[in-house]
Amino acid sequence: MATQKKTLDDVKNKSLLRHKGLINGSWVDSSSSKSTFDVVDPATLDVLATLPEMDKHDTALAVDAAFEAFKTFKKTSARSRARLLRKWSDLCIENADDLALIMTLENGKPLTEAKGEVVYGASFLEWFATQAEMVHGEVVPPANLGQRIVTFKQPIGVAACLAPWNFPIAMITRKCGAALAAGCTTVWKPAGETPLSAIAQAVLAEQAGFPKGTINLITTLTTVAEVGEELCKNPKVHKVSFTGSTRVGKLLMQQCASTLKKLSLELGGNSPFIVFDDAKMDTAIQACIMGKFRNSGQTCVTANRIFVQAGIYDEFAKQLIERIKTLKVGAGTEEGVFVGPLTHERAVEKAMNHVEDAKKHGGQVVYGGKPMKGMGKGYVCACTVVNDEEKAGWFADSFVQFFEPTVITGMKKEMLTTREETFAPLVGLYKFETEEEVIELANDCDVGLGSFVITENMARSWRVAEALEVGMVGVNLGMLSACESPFGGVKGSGFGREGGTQGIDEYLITKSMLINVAN
Ligand SMILES: NC(=O)c1ccc[n+]([C@@H]2O[C@H](COP(=O)([O-])OP(=O)(O)OC[C@H]3O[C@@H](n4cnc5c(N)ncnc54)[C@H](O)[C@@H]3O)[C@@H](O)[C@H]2O)c1
Ligand SMILES: O=CCCC(=O)O
Repeated sequence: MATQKKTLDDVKNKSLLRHKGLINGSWVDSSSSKSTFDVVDPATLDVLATLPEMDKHDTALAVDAAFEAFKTFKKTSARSRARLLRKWSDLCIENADDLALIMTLENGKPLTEAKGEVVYGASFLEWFATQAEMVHGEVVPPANLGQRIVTFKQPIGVAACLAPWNFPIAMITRKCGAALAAGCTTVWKPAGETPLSAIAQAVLAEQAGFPKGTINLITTLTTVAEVGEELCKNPKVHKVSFTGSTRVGKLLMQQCASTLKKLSLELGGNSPFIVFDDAKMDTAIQACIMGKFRNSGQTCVTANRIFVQAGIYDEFAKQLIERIKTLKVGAGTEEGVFVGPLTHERAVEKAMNHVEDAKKHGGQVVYGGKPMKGMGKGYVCACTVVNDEEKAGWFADSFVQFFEPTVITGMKKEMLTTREETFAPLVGLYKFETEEEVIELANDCDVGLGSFVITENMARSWRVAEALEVGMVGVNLGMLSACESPFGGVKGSGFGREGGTQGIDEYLITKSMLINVAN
């Protein structure tokens, strides 16, 4: 399969391509280390850029800058911050093609999808521009008539925003848009795999007029543990917001304990996708394709356990496979591609482990099941994670970061995929008989982020939505993304909500004032 090669040279607005960190309004290398790291295109393994590996000293400087900037930024009017956010949003839309290309090159997702994320990311800026002016306190009726009680809200302080590699723009704007709307100043820590999209966002935010020090950005890949620890332990930071794995979320929470920071954690999911016998088949298939294959299965709300009621199980499997056969797999820059590469080579190994484990427990791989044969011919195989002979067999003649869209039937409770998200384009089909049974199966899980219910029975959709132990339920659709809808989870998926009217509250404190009116 030929790859239509695009590079960062195709980005028209070259000002978006700063290969440095941002501290106090200056684009800088590390002040204490000469180390660098490469940002790599997962479709070709080409090096896209080399960035400074910043460390805890740089992080402390970024925090100092944000801390100083907070002293004046917190006094700005909500309307002036709203204007800055709107300007930033407009610049994102003006630069949408360039931003999408940068994202596709570093993350792998298809260009059309990347453009969709640019628009989705910009929507958070517009949304929080509106929300900035809606922040208000209340007048509380006092029990003691000699007093009057009012509350008002204030920005919490410096916010550290740690964003993942799967949504390199939207997770930045969802966090930082809310923080800046509230009047907080920010230190951004994008994932080391996809820092270029965040850097481009910081450039546009500067152009929109955000004052120096309000936005600082640390570039890090292998120093991420010390950078994360500094952000969590530095007493000048008052809020940490993280999207990523549950493993890292738990670590950050421990590190934040010493300074008792306010925390938002949007962590791993294991979304149940439940198709009832009464579902419209077209709706179910379309929702499953979006819920599973968006970003090659690498979204925190990816449909991970596909429960199908017995009456339509076989027909659903048949039609789903027919549809999956039409999905083009390839480099995200190639015309018509729907499924891009996985962002990490370690993601392929995880997917392969899930396939092997399902087979061992009696699952039938009815479509796909391996890294793509013949993909990326001419490119060096990146298969360094594979070090035993059996596994090496999986990757023979393959380009490891592309995984075949895969369907496995006969999924069972004891399989690995039941307990942890695969984060790859793998559909595992579980058969169920009754509503009660599927609710129990869906809730038998230590995380609870997204979920999907496909049914034409409105009463059932309410019953099931109320019974599921999750933060979000999609009914007859396969996506949960809307800036005006609160996003977040329960159980091991973390806490706090992003977007919605709740999103800005995560960056505010409520202060109460009690006034003596008796004399
Ligand atoms: N909720 C999400 O959107 C999301 C995003 C990425 C990964 N995941 C889940 O995690 C699994 C593994 O992905 P991974 O290999 O990237 O996960 P990981 O646990 O290695 O890293 C996750 C994120 O945390 C950051 N990180 C790592 N160590 C850190 C530290 N000590 N301090 C601060 N930040 C740190 C990384 O930069 C990355 O962005 C995936 O398969 C998926 O299940 C979820
Ligand atoms: O993966 C996390 C975010 C996904 C989304 O906002 O749709």
